[in-house]
Amino acid sequence: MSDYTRRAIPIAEAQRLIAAHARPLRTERVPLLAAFGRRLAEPLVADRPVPAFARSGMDGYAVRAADLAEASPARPARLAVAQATVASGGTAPPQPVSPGEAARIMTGAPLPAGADAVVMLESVREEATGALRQAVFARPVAAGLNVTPVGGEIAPGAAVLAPGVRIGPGAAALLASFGRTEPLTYARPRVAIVTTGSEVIAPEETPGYGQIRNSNLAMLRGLAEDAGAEVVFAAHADDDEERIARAIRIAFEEAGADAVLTSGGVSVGDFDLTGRLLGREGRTLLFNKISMRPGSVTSAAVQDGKPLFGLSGNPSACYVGFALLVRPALARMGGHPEFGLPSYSAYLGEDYPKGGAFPRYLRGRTSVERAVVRVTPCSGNRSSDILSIQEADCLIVIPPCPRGLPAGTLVEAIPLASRGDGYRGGERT
Ligand SMILES: Nc1nc2c(c(=O)[nH]1)N[C@H]1C(S)=C(S)[C@@H](COP(=O)(O)OP(=O)(O)OC[C@H]3O[C@@H](n4cnc5c(N)ncnc54)[C@H](O)[C@@H]3O)O[C@H]1N2
Ligand code: MOO
Repeated sequence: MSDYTRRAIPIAEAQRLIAAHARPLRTERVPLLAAFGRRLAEPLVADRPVPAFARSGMDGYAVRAADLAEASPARPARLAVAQATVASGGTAPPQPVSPGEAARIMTGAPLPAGADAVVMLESVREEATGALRQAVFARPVAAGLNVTPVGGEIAPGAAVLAPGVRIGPGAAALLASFGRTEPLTYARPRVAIVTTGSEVIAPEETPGYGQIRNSNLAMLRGLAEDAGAEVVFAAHADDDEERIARAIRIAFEEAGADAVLTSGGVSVGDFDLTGRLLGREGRTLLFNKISMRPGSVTSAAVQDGKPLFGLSGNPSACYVGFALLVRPALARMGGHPEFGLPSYSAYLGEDYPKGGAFPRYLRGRTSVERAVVRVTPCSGNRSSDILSIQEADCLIVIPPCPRGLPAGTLVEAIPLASRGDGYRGGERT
């Protein structure tokens, strides 16, 4: 097959081919505080109720609601404050509250036996006559007021977290609550990045004529880390077949990468050497063209069951290739239960006049106004643009169509995990 007659396959087929080689990797126990961003490899089942004791939600008085049934501002109920304040963290259960008694109690403390409600401090007046302390209540309260019963949030035996869940703040708090300080997690995929191109120089250098700074390396590193991967090797190779081949060899063999990403050199130009290397050295080429824009030149191969992604050198084409193929692959390798891309439907915010035979994935921004969700293409949507990578929060899918789509068309949008926060300062383009 000559380079000029590549067979473009639909993105769904490319995703299927990649998914077959993206399986969750090894598992390992790691300290909880080092587990952020990893995925859980075991279920978390509640071995105790939460809360484990009936818990006060307020600073106030623990009472028996029945004692306040007749209370009114004109005839308030008076209860004897019989015991020391019930604070959280006690070592033994507090004394029971008998009929006619109230106990001062603090937020988070265990409710004494007999009590069934907590009245907040601000609605109670306390009177002292000699050694006698009395709490004065002007209103009845419902049993259960300001009390979380045993297991009121989580019952024992409840399935709290399923394997595959990403350990973010919520999962970390739950694991800590159940004492799982060394959870079993999936290893982060080890990713190597090889950028290519003789015109590409390091960011710290000053470009001479025709040179550009390497932005893809920084971008891909951010994308890989956002996808839960660990970048174990990064290199740049000039347009020299042997140098590129060597960098890929080092990536797999010495750095032990589970996946290798290259950027550049996958089109049909005289110096597009990466593409030719993909299917060599014992690797199997999976595809070298996808019917989509941008990123049509995105290619992939496998070596010993490990994926090698040939991403475009054009920054936005590189970004889109990553979002549609690499991100779901890395997530799956890191323990995500499936290979998939979430999407939502939204109305196109403005006319998009460009048609084409391939579906387009436009960097776009989402807005919600009066419950209507709109997505609007960023203005710089060329494959070579970078600004829109910072601005976009989604990829808008424009299906193949002869003349583009009018504003108001219902379209699909793919949320970007690694999105800018919509702010880059200065004028929005
Ligand atoms: N005759 C044809 N020409 C082109 C075709 C085609 O089908 N026939 N496809 C076009 C499309 S679509 C794209 S996209 C580009 C893809 O080119 P490559 O992926 O091979 O990338 P390069 O040629 O190496 O570079 C493209 C562009 O990106 C800049 N670049 C490269 N690496 C970096 C980097 N690390 N950081 C920032 N920028 C980078 C490079 O300087 C070029 O400007 O091909 C079209 N041509
Ligand atoms: O891969 Mo190119 O980005 O289709 O423009």
